[in-house]
Amino acid sequence: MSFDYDLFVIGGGSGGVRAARVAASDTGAKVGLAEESRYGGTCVIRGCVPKKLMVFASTYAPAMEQAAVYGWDVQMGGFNWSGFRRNLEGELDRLEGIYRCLLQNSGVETFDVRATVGGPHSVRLADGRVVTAKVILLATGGWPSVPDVPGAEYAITSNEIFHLEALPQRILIVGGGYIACEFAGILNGLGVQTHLWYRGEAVLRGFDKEARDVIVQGMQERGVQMHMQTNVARIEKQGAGYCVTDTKGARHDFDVVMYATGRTPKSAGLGLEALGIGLDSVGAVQVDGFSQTSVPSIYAIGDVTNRVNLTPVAIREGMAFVETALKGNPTSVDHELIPTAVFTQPEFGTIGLSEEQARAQEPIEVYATAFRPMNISFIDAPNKVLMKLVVSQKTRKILGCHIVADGAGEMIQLAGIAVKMGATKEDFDRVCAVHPTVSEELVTMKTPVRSA
Ligand SMILES: Cc1cc2nc3c(=O)[nH]c(=O)nc-3n(C[C@H](O)[C@H](O)[C@H](O)COP(=O)(O)OP(=O)(O)OC[C@H]3O[C@@H](n4cnc5c(N)ncnc54)[C@H](O)[C@@H]3O)c2cc1C
Ligand SMILES: NC(=O)c1ccc[n+]([C@@H]2O[C@H](COP(=O)([O-])OP(=O)(O)OC[C@H]3O[C@@H](n4cnc5c(N)ncnc54)[C@H](O)[C@@H]3O)[C@@H](O)[C@H]2O)c1
Repeated sequence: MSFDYDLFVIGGGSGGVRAARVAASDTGAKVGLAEESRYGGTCVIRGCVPKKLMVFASTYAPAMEQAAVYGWDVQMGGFNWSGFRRNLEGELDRLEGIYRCLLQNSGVETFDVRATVGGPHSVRLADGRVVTAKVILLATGGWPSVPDVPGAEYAITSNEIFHLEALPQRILIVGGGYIACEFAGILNGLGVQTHLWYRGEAVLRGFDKEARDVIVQGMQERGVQMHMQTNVARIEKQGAGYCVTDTKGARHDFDVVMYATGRTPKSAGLGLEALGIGLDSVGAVQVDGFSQTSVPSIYAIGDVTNRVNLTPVAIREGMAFVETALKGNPTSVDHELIPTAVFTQPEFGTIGLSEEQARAQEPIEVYATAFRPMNISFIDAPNKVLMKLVVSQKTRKILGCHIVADGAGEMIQLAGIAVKMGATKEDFDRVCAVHPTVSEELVTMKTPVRSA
């Protein structure tokens, strides 16, 4: 049987673009790709990249205050949101252009339309065309989910935050995960009065508790107003802003309400149910260890499978898919010991088990130190640092490494190599310190602070 394409990819984000261009350039496969919005997907257009640029923008005010203590004559002006937004949009246009070029140069044929699955080998394009492919890859990502509370339609999500006409004076951010905590730091740093409401007891659930405590303290000291065990009961329009009633009945005024309450896999309406492809209760496409669905010619990668929703993971799943489905070399993705950073202020880098998870698994030793780093030692600035290693008593392996510090994302990328290689505490100890640095603590902590 002959097909129009060897591979057709639905979704031009992190996973889809990588899979399409590696398949076309490495295997010579004829590849088509449909993207309904902008190339680069969530990460480039409305996620990692614009978010990180906003993190950078938001850290200049404290840096300038500190510069004055270091002897600089600093004139602090205001923040020009529209100027920043213009530059941000220019950068995203540039990056989208690069993504388009990468696809074009690898010989991938692109279609700027929505696509759905018509059958095991057929794809329907929104302009009415139907194409056939030997293999179909679903890489449609995820979408913000907003709880069904009265007035939720007035709230924005991370999709809209980059496009605000003006910065609000007061913002409410609802949620306690990556996005809520990152944007609380960003908006607070840009001078917005920032309130974070979280329904549970402490934000960043699932991460190491000691690290979460240091992060929360740092966020509060910087000015974020954190309200725990608080949720939204109702949002009402009030003049140019909103009146939000909380679950305890109190009413509060905000200019903008932003929901950061998780993301849902974008699988609805793709035509998967008709083919018997399994979706879980939140709509995640069910796949095996090789990203193959129950229909052998259809695979799925990235956030639409809701495994580990991070860009580098979607990319790795895309490359493993090409090995498996186009090179005849079945390759699964290792989802264990993935380092990650939460770009909160203070920043968090982490890999492996939290102390709480490790304790439940086996006897451990904990090495931890919290201190004020040298760069602010003579400045009245909030920036406590935490360096923490969770060690197996039996194997001496590092089970978890947790860093709260400026540059923690960069540090955990490097420490993560050692942890992934199975380094022991004694391997860390054998490495000579780099002095004076914050990260030297990782190789100089001699005595456990506790055992369990
Ligand atoms: C605010 C925010 C910040 C983030 N920050 C980070 C970070 O710092 N680090 C990190 O690792 N991860 C981060 N992430 C997560 C990361 O962006 C995602 O894990 C990653 O983009 C997933 O890639 P993907 O290929 O699965 O999907 P996506 O990148 O979402 O791409 C899916 C693409 O498919 C298109 N599409 C959907 N349906 C169709 C259809 N039917 N037809 C045609 N096209 C379709 C969409 O338009 C989209 O372009 C962040 C996410 C958000 C929201
Ligand atoms: N730095 C990074 O790598 C980075 C940054 C942003 C996003 N991401 C990825 O994107 C994913 C989505 O981020 P997110 O922050 O939206 O999701 P999340 O799952 O990390 O957090 C969702 C939060 O919303 C809360 N919540 C859920 N339903 C609620 C409801 N009905 N009412 C009130 N609160 C509710 C949850 O308790 C949780 O605190 C992350 O899990 C992560 O994989 C990664």
